[in-house]
Amino acid sequence: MKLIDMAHEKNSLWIFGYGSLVWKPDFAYKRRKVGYIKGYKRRFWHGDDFHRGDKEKPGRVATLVEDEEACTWGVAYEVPESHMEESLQYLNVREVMMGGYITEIVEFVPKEKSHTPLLALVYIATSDNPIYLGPASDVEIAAQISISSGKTGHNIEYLLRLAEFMRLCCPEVEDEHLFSIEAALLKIFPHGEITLSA
Ligand SMILES: N[C@@H](CCC(=O)N[C@@H](CS)C(=O)NCC(=O)O)C(=O)O
Repeated sequence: MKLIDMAHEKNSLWIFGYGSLVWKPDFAYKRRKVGYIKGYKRRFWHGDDFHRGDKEKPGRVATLVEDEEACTWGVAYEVPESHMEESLQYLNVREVMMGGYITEIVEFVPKEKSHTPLLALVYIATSDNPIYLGPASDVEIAAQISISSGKTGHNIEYLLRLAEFMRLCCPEVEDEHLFSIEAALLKIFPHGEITLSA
């Protein structure tokens, strides 16, 4: 049975976010859970020529890369039946049409041990995507982020908001890829010129 059919049966759909969706879902949901998915690592290997970059200077945003040993922390949002169509339409424009992501179904494991794992929809950009950028060093990724901005803001904000989420909601998790890019970015602005507004 397709996830969407299951969602209609259960009157709700879960959507897992691991990039901008953890701090800017911008769709209706009735509750959220912090947790993780297994078998994927988060990497700043996807290009973005709309939200956080443009055609001349594409930004770098998060995607997931399969890795049996890894897990990625983020937020699962429960969308009620009444808002399912509207939320999926919104995400289709934001993630698929403008962002180049495709959808997959994953098992989400809530951080709360008493909560049971659940199936969720996730948006992933794969390497066959035209604006996929692939691996680069932390310094190269930070340098690209430092000079990119797009329709919804600067690429620096995208990275710092995600790092802020991980520190606030998953303090026990060491995301070396994310924090090493952040450290490289902060070295570009050694006098604290970049800070997140409240
Ligand atoms: N699909 C990932 C990444 C989502 C993401 O960052 N998508 C970009 C599109 S390239 C976006 O929506 N950006 C909005 C923004 O940066 O404000 C997630 O679940 O968070």
